[in-house]
Amino acid sequence: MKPVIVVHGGAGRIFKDREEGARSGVTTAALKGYSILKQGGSALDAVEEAVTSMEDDPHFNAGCGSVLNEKGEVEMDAIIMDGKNLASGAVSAVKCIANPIKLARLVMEKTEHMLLTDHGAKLFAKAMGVPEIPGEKLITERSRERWSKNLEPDSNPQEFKKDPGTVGAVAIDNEGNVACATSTGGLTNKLVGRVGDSACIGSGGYADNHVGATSTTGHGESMMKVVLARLILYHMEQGMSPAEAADTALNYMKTRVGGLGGVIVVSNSGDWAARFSTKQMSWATAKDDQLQYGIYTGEIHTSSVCNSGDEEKWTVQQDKDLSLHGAQ
Ligand SMILES: COC(=O)C[C@H](N)C(=O)O
Repeated sequence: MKPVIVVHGGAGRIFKDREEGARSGVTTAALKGYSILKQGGSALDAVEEAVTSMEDDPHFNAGCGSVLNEKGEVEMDAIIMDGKNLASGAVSAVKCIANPIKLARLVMEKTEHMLLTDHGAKLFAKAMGVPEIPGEKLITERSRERWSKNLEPDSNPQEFKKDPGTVGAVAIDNEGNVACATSTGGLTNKLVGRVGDSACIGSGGYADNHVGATSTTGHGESMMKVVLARLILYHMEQGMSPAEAADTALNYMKTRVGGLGGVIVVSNSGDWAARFSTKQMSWATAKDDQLQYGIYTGEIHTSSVCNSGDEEKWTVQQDKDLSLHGAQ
């Protein structure tokens, strides 16, 4: 099986000042994951690496750069899932750690449980030797400014036009295993203790080798109502392509509960899709030694990528830019 990775950096409105950062953040993350896959690494390692890269990037609402809750604090949700055996791990409302996706993976691999929250997640992180960092380290000037301006929570599904920037990744490795990972700071000015879709199996992500994998982004409460990630895989089980399944599920969420969002999908045969009902979603994919990425509907840039020889790192081959715009 040829390896494929697809990543997203959040659906919604991407403000001009974040466009460039979002583009380079998703392409960097996709290439980091792709390097792992090309070296024979697992889909699980690839999605964890891609999401970690975006958690560390202050342009996204995950890890450093997370939005703030009503009290001005960062509380993060994350999930990871292995399509081989349907194992998954998640954390919700976690504070003061750099990479919630790594803690989610530890929940999956080191406990009998699937989701740890708040205080319990903190105790578990400590037991696992995950370093606690000052909450301030996760807060950017931008998130502080948005919090102070925006006293109403971003909670109206119809008004889901803000600039949220949740991150996610899906991949298939050369053994045909699929995986997904999603991580977020949630919604600006959310209530303390609010848990969104990104920690919930079937809503924020799902992976099953029998079908494929998906990671979602958008208005969390709407996505939980329709169990968006699993709904997409259900449509694929019924014979739809990843793009048809994604569009059908997003359209259902819009008409049934008025919610907007975006999704990335990879099927167990390596077909992929990045679709959204919001105005924008930053996404990138690497497959067949080509990198594709975009932000607006119908925008696709294509570049070839090559192995730079430096620790098997995959980078864009500047002299072979195959850039194009076209319908997705
Ligand atoms: C783009 O924004 C998001 O994806 C937010 C996330 N789904 C949540 O509701 O927590």
